[in-house]
Amino acid sequence: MPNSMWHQCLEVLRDEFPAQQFNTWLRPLQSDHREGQLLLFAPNRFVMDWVNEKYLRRIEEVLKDLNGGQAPRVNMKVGSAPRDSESEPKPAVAKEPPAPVQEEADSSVTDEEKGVAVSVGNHTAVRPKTSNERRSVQVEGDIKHQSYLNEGFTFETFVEGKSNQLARAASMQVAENPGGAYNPLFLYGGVGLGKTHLMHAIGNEIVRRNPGAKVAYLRSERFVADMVKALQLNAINEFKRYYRSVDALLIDDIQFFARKERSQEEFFHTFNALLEGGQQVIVTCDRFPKEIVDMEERLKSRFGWGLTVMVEPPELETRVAILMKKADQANVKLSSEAAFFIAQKIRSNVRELEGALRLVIANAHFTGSEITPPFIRESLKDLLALHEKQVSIDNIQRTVAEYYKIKVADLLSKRRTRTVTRPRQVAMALSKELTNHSLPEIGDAFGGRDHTTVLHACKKIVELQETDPGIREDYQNFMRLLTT
Ligand SMILES: Nc1ncnc2c1ncn2[C@@H]1O[C@H](COP(=O)(O)OP(=O)(O)OP(=O)(O)O)[C@@H](O)[C@H]1O
Repeated sequence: MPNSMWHQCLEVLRDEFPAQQFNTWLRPLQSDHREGQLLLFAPNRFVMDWVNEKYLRRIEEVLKDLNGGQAPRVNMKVGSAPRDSESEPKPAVAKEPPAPVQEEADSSVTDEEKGVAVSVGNHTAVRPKTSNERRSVQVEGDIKHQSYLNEGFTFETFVEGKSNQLARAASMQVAENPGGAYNPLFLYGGVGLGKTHLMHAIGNEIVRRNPGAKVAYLRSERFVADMVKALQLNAINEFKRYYRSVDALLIDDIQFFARKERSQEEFFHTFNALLEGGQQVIVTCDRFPKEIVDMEERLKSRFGWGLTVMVEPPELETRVAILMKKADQANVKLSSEAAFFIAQKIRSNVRELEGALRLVIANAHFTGSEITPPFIRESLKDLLALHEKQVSIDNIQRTVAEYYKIKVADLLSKRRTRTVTRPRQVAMALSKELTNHSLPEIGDAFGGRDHTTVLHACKKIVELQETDPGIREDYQNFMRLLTT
């Protein structure tokens, strides 16, 4: 059984499982086939245990089918496939053998500079500082100033739902065991879905468990700005030393590193030094590592060394739970009817949901009114009007997925089961009817499909509306949901 069979097996599994599951658990596996045995390599123990428990039986069945009915021997191991394995094409989140980066990373730090002792948490100096030390304090002081965690973003204030369960579980594991098996932790997903919240929750939990821990949180633009400043001040070694001295480095919205070659280079070395030192790295991004444009391949590949988890848009029940929690935190009584009403109207992301709630609460305080659905409708009039005018493909996908109780990722995936293809066609037809996007743009937004597929979907849905009352009703419901 050649290794290529593993890639055929992956293709089958890709169609069977939602993209999030496939990307998180199956895609990172590497294969090596020797002496009638297929060895699968997982990047870490978490992935290995999970695959063993949830997917191995299915993997064996698919391989048996592909192998003419003969059951192969499959074993799993943590690590990477040997260099000489025929494992082609390379998986998206392959684990490369560690490069000798430590030496390279530290080569520019001279002995004299290594000897400069500046504690970030405690700036007391007992003798006049040298110019080097003054620079250190300035650079590190600036960095520390930017690194505070938001104390309100904790696990307690984070509402768990189907859409974020895995991300929350992985974050909790990392908080309990920083620098352990899931390093780096890469959280990705659309805007305003709670990635930053989870990242701070990990940082806060690390500090709660170990008050002496040094946790640095910053947005990636800040890392770039600090680095530029350090270069201008001729203090790049202090910059390096600071970032390599933390117990956990939390970098938010890594996609802004795109095209910043020098920052990517610097971050790459920092990243390696931290991983080798057993310090935790957590990164958030708006997309899967492989899909980040203008980012060095070696950096993208390294992001996949630990654990990559997606945060999905919350479904209706979670949106209601979030609203109830936020109202509770603001000491405001919100009926479940009112929460439900807002959650049905605002589907885009949690940030918008929070904004809408704030507006309703402020209006209620101001007018002394009770928060009822008619009052909410009036309070959110402008916001809802704006939403109604801006029907986006994104919005259509969320609405359709929610309606048919499938995931947005399913609509974008290659799965061809009936439960997914029909909703996908409906969503494509609605995108054509309600937005100004072209057929190729719509195809792109549905997992990179060809424009002819979109055209076919539009025709099919027109046809079905004539012959299938169920589809006609669904379609009318969508038109109402999306435009009123
Ligand atoms: N599950 C949740 N429970 C409670 N609050 C949440 C949840 N998800 C998101 N939020 C809240 O929504 C707001 C936006 O979340 P956050 O800033 O973490 O999003 P993000 O995914 O990092 O977005 P961006 O990519 O734009 O940075 C925050 O105020 C956060 O507290």
